[in-house]
Amino acid sequence: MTPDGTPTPDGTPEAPGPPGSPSTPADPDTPAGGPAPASPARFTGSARPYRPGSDPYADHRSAPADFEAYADLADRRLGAGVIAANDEFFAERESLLLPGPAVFDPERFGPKGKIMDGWETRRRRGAAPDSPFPAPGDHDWALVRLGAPGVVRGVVVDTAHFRGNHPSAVSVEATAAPLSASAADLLDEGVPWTVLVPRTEVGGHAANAFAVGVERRFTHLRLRQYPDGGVARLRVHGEVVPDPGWLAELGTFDVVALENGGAVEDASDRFYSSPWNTILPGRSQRMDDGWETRRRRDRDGDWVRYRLAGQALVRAVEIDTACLKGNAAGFAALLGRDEHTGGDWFPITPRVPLQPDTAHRFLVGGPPVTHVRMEIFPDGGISRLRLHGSLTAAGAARLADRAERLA
Ligand SMILES: NC(=O)NC(NC(N)=O)C(=O)[O-]
Repeated sequence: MTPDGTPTPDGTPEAPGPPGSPSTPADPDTPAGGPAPASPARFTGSARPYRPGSDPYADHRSAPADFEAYADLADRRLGAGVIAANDEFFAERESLLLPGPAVFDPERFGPKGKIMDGWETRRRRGAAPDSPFPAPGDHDWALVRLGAPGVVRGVVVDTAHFRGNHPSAVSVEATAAPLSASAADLLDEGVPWTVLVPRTEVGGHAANAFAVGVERRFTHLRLRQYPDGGVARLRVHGEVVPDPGWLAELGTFDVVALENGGAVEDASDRFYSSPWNTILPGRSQRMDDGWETRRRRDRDGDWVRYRLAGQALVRAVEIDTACLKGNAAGFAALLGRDEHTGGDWFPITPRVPLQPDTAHRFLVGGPPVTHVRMEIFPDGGISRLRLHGSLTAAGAARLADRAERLA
């Protein structure tokens, strides 16, 4: 049985020990220090073979984890990439970071075998007829560059559709390097790697979630799978910790942009798409690349509350409804608040009408803010919010302190 009481599909017994505990004492076997976060549900065992004609996701095992409220630092749209892997015989490493769930087409075979949506290595073998099995430490690895440096709060290793060919265990380590580091740089013996997820048994066809309690800023991850197999998707949730020196040189920048340390704290509605999309880089290219709420049938409105990169003076605002045509928000207003003065919300822009598929620019003034609330009426979509401004001296100092503490 799994911790939530559901049976493992093939009856494989659960790994011994409490949820989230390392199941195999092997290298890397020691998580770095830090407060122990709540362990999400664990899945082990291989999942049943795919039943022809059935919905391939019908028996996919997953459970929501608290840390999924943080942005995905391994989002391709933020600039993340899988820069190397030791083997990708059956399926290429890049698929690990594709958006959306992995797809499975039971009829698709290629010259190398079953076409799988994920990263899949060949089967490992022992060295000789009398030792045909992989050695205990044998594994495959992939190196991932995060889209922005940050503190990792949790990792999801989703083995969707890998049934019988999933790894028996995984581990995740992290390091801090220049974002432009090459694979060779990262593979150097001298690179210090910190264990985020110790080698832990995982299930096939399951979103294996691991909370991480390491209070450090990282730029790259190493995912290992033991001894071999396939992983469909890797998600790395966490908080962006920008380079304070870089932001100081920029002077004026988008103080709500995810890459600069802005964040979504809460939103009224996430029905069609995530409010985090509004602070991603670049202009939105598709409707689902923005934030879209369901149709309201009451007399209220929708909203997103943002935490800025730091205390800042906002001077130029852009509210973009790109790719939202029949469903753009009708009107929008921005309010601000400074948590350091404990003040109430005050208007940054009045409620203004919006056009579909259009960028709207406003010059604004007012006192420093740490938080902004975007209100839309009555419902609909906003693709991007840009808040161009500059950190106050106190905001810049706090940011520099934080980066130093997390180094
Ligand atoms: N049926 C399979 O998926 N077999 C093999 N994998 C692929 N992709 O063909 C394997 O080794 O697991």
